[in-house]
Formats: sequence, C-alpha cells, structure tokens
Amino acid sequence: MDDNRVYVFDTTLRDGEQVPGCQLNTIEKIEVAKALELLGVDVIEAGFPISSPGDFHSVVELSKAVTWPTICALTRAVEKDIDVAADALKYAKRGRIHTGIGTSPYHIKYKLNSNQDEILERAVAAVKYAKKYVEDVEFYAEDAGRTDNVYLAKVIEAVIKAGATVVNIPDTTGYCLPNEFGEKIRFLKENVKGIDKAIISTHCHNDLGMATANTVSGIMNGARQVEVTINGIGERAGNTSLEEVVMTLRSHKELDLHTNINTKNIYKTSRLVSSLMNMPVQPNKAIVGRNAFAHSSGIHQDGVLKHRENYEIIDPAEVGINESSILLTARSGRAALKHRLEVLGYKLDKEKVDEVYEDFLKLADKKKQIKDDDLLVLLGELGKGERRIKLDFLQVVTGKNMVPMATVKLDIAGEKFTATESGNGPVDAAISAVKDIIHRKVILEEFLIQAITRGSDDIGKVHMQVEADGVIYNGFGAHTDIVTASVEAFIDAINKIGNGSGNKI
Ligand SMILES: CC(=O)SCCNC(=O)CCNC(=O)[C@H](O)C(C)(C)COP(=O)(O)OP(=O)(O)OC[C@H]1O[C@@H](n2cnc3c(N)ncnc32)[C@H](O)[C@@H]1OP(=O)(O)O
Ligand SMILES: CC(C)C(=O)C(=O)O
Repeated sequence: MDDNRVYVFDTTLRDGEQVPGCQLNTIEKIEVAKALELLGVDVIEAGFPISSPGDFHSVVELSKAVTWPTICALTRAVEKDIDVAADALKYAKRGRIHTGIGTSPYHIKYKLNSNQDEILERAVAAVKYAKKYVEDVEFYAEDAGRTDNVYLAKVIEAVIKAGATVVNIPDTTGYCLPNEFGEKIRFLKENVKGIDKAIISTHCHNDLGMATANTVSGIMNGARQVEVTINGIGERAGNTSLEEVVMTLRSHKELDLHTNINTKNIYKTSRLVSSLMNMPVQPNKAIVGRNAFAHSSGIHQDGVLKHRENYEIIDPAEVGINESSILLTARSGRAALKHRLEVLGYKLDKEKVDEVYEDFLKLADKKKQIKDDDLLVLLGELGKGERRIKLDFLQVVTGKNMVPMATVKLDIAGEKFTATESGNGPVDAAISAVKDIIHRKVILEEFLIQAITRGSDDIGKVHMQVEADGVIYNGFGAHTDIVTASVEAFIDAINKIGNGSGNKI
C-alpha cells in the first residue's frame, strides 16, 4: 500500500443529499456520480438503501452506471439495513457496506438507550453480518468526536478483529478542535492492536467551521481516507469540502501526500452539484466561490498583476477556472484600470490613464462594480473632444397618441446642419434626422440601453452597433436623458466610420 496516498470518499450523494432541498432523482444522481468518477474519487457513498425505495433504486442504478470508484451503501448496525444494502449493491463492480453505531455517551444513553458493552457487541455483530455479503466493510463510530478515546480504541480494535477494512472516526457534531481530533487519530494509531489492517477514515462536520482543519489534522496524524462532499454540503453546517482538502494537500507539498483527484475537474463538478441541488455556492467559498480568485482592491490587483503569487496560493487553472479576475471597483487603482483597458485593446499613456481614472472613480463611487462597457463609455466620453461630428442640439416631442418628432442640429467640422424627422419613437425619429444630415447608408444593427445606477435619476448607458459598407462599428453614449444617450451613441459610431476601428462582417 502507498502510505502517502489519501483516499477520497465522496458522500455528496448521501450526506450531501440529506440537506433539505438537495434531494436528487436517480438520473441526476447518475450525472453527479459520473462527474465524481471523472474527478477521480475513490469511493462514492451512493445512499442509505433502507431509507426509501427511491434511495434503494438509486444505489442499484449508480452501481451499474459507475465503473471505477467503489460504491458504498450506508446502514445502521441493524441486520435488515445490511440485507437491503447488500441487495442494492448487487451490481456494483466494487461494493462496500458502511455500517456503524453511536459510541459517545450522548448517543449511547439518550439515543440508543444502551450501555458501552452492549454497543460494542452490536458493532462487532454488524461488521460480522456485513462481512457475509462483502469483503469491503467500513465501520463508523458515530459521534467519535465526543467519544472517550480509550473506549473508542476498544470498539475500533474489536471491529477490525471482526473484519472491518476501513474504520471511520466521525466528528458527527463538528465539535472537536483540530489538535484534539488529530490526537484522537494518533491515539488510535498507537493504541489499537491490528490498526494497520484497516484504513482510518475521517468524517468531519462543519458546525464550528473546522471541518477542513480537523480533516487535515486527521490526515497528518495517520488517517488515509477522507469523507468529503463537493462544496462542503451536508447535514446542518455541512461536511468537509472535497476541494478544500484536496487543494490543501496539493498546496502543502512538504506533507508529501497525494490523492487521485483530477483537480482540473473541481470547478465544473462544483457547478454541476450546485445547480442540480439548487444550492448556491457562497461567493467567498474557498477554491470554488465566485470570489476565490477575484481581486478587487488596488493594492492586491497591482500585486497580482506584477506577480500572481503575491496574492494567490493556487493557480486557478489547476482547479479548472480559466484565470483570476480583476474586478474594478472604487477601491481599484490605476494599475488595474490600465490592465483592463489593455485587455480591451486600449493602450493609453500615463496622462490619459490619469484622466480616465478620475472619471472612473466618480462612476465607481456610484456603482458597485465597473464593467467593460462602463469603461468603454468612459473612453467614449474622453474621445468626444476629438470627434468630427458632434451633437449640438436635440429636441424631441413625444407622447401617447401622437407621432414622435425630433429636431437635431449637428456640428460637422465646425459647420452646423439641422434636420427634423418623425419616427415610431423619439430615438427612431432622432436617428432618422441624423441620417438625413450625414447622407450615408448606415444600418443600426444592435441597440442596448442600460441604467448605470438604480434610481429614476440614473445615467442611461447606450451601446449601439452600426453597419456601414460591410463593417461594424461600436458606439457608446451615456446621459441622464436616454434619447440623448442614444443619439450620442449613434454619433459615436458614425464618427468611427473609416477610422479602422470597425470589424468586417
Ligand atoms: C449519522 C448518520 O446516521 S447520518 C445518516 C442519516 N441518514 C438517515 O437517517 C437516512 C434516512 N433515515 C431513514 O430513512 C429512517 O430514519 C430509517 C429507515 C433509517 C429508520 O426509520 P425508523 O425505523 O422509522 O426509525 P427512526 O428514524 O424513527 O429512528 C431511528 C432508530 O434507529 C436507531 N438507530 C439510529 N442509529 C442507529 C445505528 N447506527 N444503529 C442501530 N440503530 C440506530 C435509533 O435509536 C432509533 O431506534 P428506536 O426507534 O428504537 O429508538
Ligand atoms: C454515518 C456517519 C458516518 C455520519 O454521517 C456522521 O457521523 O456524521
């Protein structure tokens, strides 16, 4: 056995699926199972077959659908549960029964109304019974986190003697401190006779936000299987998240531990689970959250742009995310602005960047995030002084049950021209008037209006694409009056005709 290999036992489809609202039908479970197989998990816990005919059926179908990972079925230390689990696993290429019972004083007294000796006997009997069906039997000591280590060691030793191949030490209530959980695993390693015949597994819940820390501490003290879920979903505050543990091991090379996970599939598997289970991933979730590789403050952005590792310990490509993102906000600096402008194809000198930055900050104080088209509007505003055609005057008359009319006066290289037109709306009328003046065949291809802020006094932002002689030109306009913004966008586009900035169709 490779001592440095950590086996990944995924329980998204069992513990994760217990979460209210996350229930999946069999087809959806198969889709997740196939994604987990591609991700490279070693074990898929497929369900709790005794719990319902639907769950039984899913375990049967998953056993047929999946080739490489072991398919595991959960049971209580109850013979009927084990019979049903064994039946559900009949098509599995590699099947595992996961049986167990509560070992903490709480569970023994208040849940099972029993005593330590009786629980030990039931644990051993369940493992022996499961062993009649499959070689691979995992035993869980539920609430091991709050179980006295000496008693826990006695139970674990007995179940290994009974044939358990994996012994699961769950911190069911997420209570342990990382050092305490690690010491528990070490205690078992050092005090259980025959421990080398079994793999020690962790199953940590996140009630105090320490599931990953406890799992990693367990590994560092000898556990070689981790029970995890995608996005950390699971009962109450959830389970240990697969992506956090896998990337911790990968990032800390000095631990010299590895898994079989193809990390490039992490992000897409996370998205699949989130969408099928209708469980949004919190934006600041480690590894897979929307902001996990997003930088929004100037000092960080400057640092990342100079050298990614200044603020990133993982290359996003490693987990299947194209690249880190630089989000432009009122906390961004010139380095981030300049970078984004360059991505958009604008190489500006220092003075121009300073000029745009001033307008950028004014806008950023009003908006939460500055998007690319906001930048283009800012650039459009900047270029206005150099335009050959300028809007000098605009008047529209519009309303219900009347024909909208627009009068436009343009300044073309210092000369003034006026036209009046009607249209099916004020924008249509105004654009027809502009066309009358410029005498060119220009076709409006796309017209998009957006509000920059939220109130009725918003700045309206217009993006237009026009076609002239088989070339598409983009125009932008921004104004509190949406008709003015639209005409400005149209004029912005026609000013570009023939200047080489268009795209051939
Ligand atoms: C930590 C975990 O176990 S996580 C898994 C949680 N998953 C589930 O609970 C799966 C869904 N559960 C179910 O479908 C049902 O609860 C069933 C089918 C398991 C049992 O249903 P019921 O027979 O109606 O029992 P109910 O749910 O009311 O109570 C659970 C019983 O199991 C007993 N029990 C609980 N855990 C175990 C165990 N590991 N081994 C043996 N008995 C157990 C309880 O003491 C209780 O017994 P009691 O009725 O004699 O007091
Ligand atoms: C069944 C066991 C492994 C469990 O889910 C827990 O203890 O949380």
